[in-house]
Amino acid sequence: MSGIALKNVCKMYDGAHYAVKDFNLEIQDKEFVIFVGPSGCGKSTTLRMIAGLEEISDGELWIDGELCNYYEPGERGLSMVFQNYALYPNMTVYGNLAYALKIRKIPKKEIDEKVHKVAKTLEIEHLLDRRPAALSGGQKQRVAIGSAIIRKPKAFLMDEPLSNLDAKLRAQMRIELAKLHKELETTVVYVTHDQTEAMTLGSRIVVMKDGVVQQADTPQNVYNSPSNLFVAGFIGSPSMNFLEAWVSVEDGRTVLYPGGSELGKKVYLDGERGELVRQKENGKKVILGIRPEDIYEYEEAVEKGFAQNCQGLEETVVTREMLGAEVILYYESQERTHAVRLSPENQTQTGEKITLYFDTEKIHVFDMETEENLFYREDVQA
Ligand SMILES: Nc1ncnc2c1ncn2[C@@H]1O[C@H](COP(=O)(O)OP(=O)(O)OP(=O)(O)O)[C@@H](O)[C@H]1O
Repeated sequence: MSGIALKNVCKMYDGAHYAVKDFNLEIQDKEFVIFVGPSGCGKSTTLRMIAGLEEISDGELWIDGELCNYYEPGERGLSMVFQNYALYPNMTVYGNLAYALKIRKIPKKEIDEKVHKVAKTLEIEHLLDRRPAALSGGQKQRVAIGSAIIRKPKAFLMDEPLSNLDAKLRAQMRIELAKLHKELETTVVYVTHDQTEAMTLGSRIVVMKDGVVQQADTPQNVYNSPSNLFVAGFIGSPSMNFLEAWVSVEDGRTVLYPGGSELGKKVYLDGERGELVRQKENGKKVILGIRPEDIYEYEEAVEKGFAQNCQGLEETVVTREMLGAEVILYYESQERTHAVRLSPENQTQTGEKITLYFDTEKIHVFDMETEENLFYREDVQA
């Protein structure tokens, strides 16, 4: 059992500036938890507080049921993998892998068996005699991961371990890390600013902004039911489209007018969602959010049965991105760039007009002041 719990953990620098504020999280045994957020949001600081490399200003850190705030890093039973690999340059790969075991005075034969086993798992057996300088970035990273694995820690802490690799290798290592996590069945706490990495690797992701946790949930729930405007915009690529819209009620139905009623474009919200928006926002301006894959052309909107809930918005395509399996069209609206993800058969070219329909069941509505998602429910299971 290797659970880690953070209770109201804070980090303050210079007695005034909170780098992390009231961080609460219970990490279960064998979970793969990812801290994600923009630069400076406090993810590394939180990880370093867990590792014991940074003092905790306030709050409690529990590892395996023990209060660990004042434990030295070495007493916490955790292994950290850094972005810059942190290998000993004068030792061979074998020496790097064996180092932690040598210090523990483990018999040579046992060390040898363990080094070979880890090297085999990571497919670096043929590199055991080389020094780090003679390795590629990906190989160095494998050695760094290997030297963490060999210690059999209670949990791995990883700070942007793939960020020095090129895109292709990063994608490959991502798959391998996921496999490794399954094989080793250990808890992993992982920091990244890359939302794709977070979505594909994490069993749970913790989205942070300005030192504060915005949402902690499965990748799917964070994607389908973001708690607020920040999370909605941060997770997803291309990101969710946002439009200011006015709320009114007509003939008993809740209507959103993107860009104001003078444009005359209506989007109807029915059922519970319509009721909620009407209760909280009638007569007010809100932010309407819609993901690029939830926007369609007329025929498909008819086929899917929501064409009558939404009037088509005529837009001019400013960029066309053909990605093979899909085509992304970009258009400008309300001084922002918006994206729509369509099938690759779509032939609309840059400069041409296209009329778009929103899947009204997939619309998110955010309060203008609090930026909270009106439809967010913590218990939603996608
Ligand atoms: N030693 C320090 N003294 C003062 N402020 C610090 C110190 N270390 C970090 N900070 C501040 O704390 C905040 C959080 O930093 P942190 O490194 O945790 O962010 P991060 O989310 O990991 O960012 P990045 O992705 O850029 O590494 C930032 O505003 C940073 O400037």
